[in-house]
Amino acid sequence: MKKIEHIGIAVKSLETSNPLFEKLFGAAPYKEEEVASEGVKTSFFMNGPNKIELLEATNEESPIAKFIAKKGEGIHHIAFDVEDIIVEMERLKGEGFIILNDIPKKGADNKLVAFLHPKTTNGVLIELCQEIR
Ligand SMILES: CC[C@H](C(=O)O)C(=O)SCCNC(=O)CCNC(=O)[C@H](O)C(C)(C)COP(=O)(O)OP(=O)(O)OC[C@H]1O[C@@H](n2cnc3c(N)ncnc32)[C@H](O)[C@@H]1OP(=O)(O)O
Ligand SMILES: [Co+2]
Repeated sequence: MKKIEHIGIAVKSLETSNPLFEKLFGAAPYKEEEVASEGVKTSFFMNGPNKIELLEATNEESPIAKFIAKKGEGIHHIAFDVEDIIVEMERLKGEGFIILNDIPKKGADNKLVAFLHPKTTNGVLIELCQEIR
């Protein structure tokens, strides 16, 4: 894991939050995408080299809906860029981290993704992202 790929922020409504982050970054989202398998729709912003992902739940079962119900809006996860997600998953499993999905899954923004359980990462949900080449 070499660099932060994005920071995920849980929001109740992209319609409300997009304009706020547009003001903050002085730029509109460069992409909006729904990931039905995760029960989310997302907006992506670039702020210099930093990518911010806003996530709104698309159903009540969504991890984002449960997160907001429990903790309110705010930082949801940190995603790291990995060269080879399979190798990294194996390495982290060997180190005792709990990987939430056995095989990488299709994420947003043309990535394969996997998540580490926050109870094994000091309470921070970590996402691994590999560019789909
Ligand atoms: C893939 C599209 C996009 C991308 O970048 O490509 C995304 O990032 S999608 C993001 C949404 N998808 C996910 O988050 C998938 C991984 N998350 C999960 O599998 C669950 O959310 C899980 C397992 C982290 C928690 O689910 P659970 O059903 O167990 O919910 P609980 O409320 O019971 O939580 C258990 C325990 O974990 C704490 N928790 C939950 N979410 C987070 C979080 N984001 N950060 C830190 N801690 C979290 C929660 O507070 C509970 O702790 P406890 O001490 O028991 O209260
Ligand atoms: Co993410």
